[in-house]
Amino acid sequence: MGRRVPRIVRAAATPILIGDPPLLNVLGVHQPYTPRCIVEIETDDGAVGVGETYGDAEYLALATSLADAVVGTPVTALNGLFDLAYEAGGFADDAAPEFDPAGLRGRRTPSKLVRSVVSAFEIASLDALGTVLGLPVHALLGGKVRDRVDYSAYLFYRWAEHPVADAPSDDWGAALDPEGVVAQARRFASEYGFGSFKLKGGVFSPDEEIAAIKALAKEFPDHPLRLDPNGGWTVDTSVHVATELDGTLEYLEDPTPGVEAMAEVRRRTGALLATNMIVTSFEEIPAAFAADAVQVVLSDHHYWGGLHATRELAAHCRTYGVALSMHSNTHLGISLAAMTHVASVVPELRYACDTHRPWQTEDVITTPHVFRDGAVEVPDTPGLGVELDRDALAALHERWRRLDVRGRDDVAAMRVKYPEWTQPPLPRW
Ligand SMILES: O=C([O-])C(=O)C[C@H](O)[C@@H](O)C(=O)[O-]
Ligand SMILES: [Mg+2]
Repeated sequence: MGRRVPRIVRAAATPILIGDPPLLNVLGVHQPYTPRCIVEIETDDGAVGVGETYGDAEYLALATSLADAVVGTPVTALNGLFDLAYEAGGFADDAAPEFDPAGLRGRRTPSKLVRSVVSAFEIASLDALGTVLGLPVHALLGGKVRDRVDYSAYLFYRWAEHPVADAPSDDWGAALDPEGVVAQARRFASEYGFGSFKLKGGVFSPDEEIAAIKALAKEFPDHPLRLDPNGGWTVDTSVHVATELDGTLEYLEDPTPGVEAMAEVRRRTGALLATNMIVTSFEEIPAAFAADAVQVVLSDHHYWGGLHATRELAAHCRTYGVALSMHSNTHLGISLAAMTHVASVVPELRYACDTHRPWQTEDVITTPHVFRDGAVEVPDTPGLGVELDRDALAALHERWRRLDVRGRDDVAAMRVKYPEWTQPPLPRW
């Protein structure tokens, strides 16, 4: 007789608001608080698993419905989660895609919403299953091929403070020019040991951002550098930047919006182009790869649909000779644990992964991860290797109840300081 498969007896999707610094990007600035959704499932043998995903209203609504729908299903029924989510959400995958400005995640489609929500349930299930079996999540994915996962420092132009009272604050200070960016990089290198840097661009004129990258290259000649203006530049501007920074960048991320424009930049410069905006779902792969519009895909297990789906993405990339790196958005330790497990099992993920985590001062796990030499150790303890901090979860949920922030809106946050600010067109420069 085989082992009995545990069934899910309880599932919950809890919205929280986490403090976020005033980080600038092409659309505007991060709000003081950003929503995340924490998923918990419990099995009939008492195992508990946790997952984390975007917490904007439409994600939360689907997560809440899916939490009801998974009760009674086997904790191993991961392949069935997608159909269950479509059913629970009551929609079909036929809506016309549009650009999703929230989080700069490329196109918004029902299937991407489903995948983003399913990812948290898949991870919570793997966490619970790992606990039941006494195995780490990476073992359930076929086993780690590395013991540590390298992360890249995520540099942002930023203000010292949010322009509102009672907002969360930190001691990083402003970074609004090359000196500020280099000072930020120095602190990331000394406190976390990061060995590579990505600068979020699209904030100032391209020449100012070129100057910032050159200043970084001068100060850190051995650190790979990346620049990401989130599609903020025209093809000609992208060609100018790529030419100026030829030999300086590890890769150039989403310089310009759309497959054709990216392909033209590639043709005209030969620059290595990465994306988390034009290839964000399986449907977008054929056209982008055929046009040679992208040479590095930034995986993001949230919107690709979880850890198994990330491995499927890796197989596509391997087949077409496209490299893999990893995207991040404002997140906490549950997501970082999931990122670390999946990055440990994908042999071709050789670039340091992005993470926003050092910018967050709060978490919902009892022992937040430590970055040593820019890396996180892959845990061998059962499940994800994290423990939910229920008091912290309750406090951040209480904040969600108290404050009326139900989505990420960098444009609205910018308008607080600059009332005339409107959503910038992409490309902007
Ligand atoms: O690589 C990216 O495009 C991102 O990390 C998207 C994020 O939304 C980033 O722009 C941010 O946090 O402002
Ligand atoms: Mg990007």
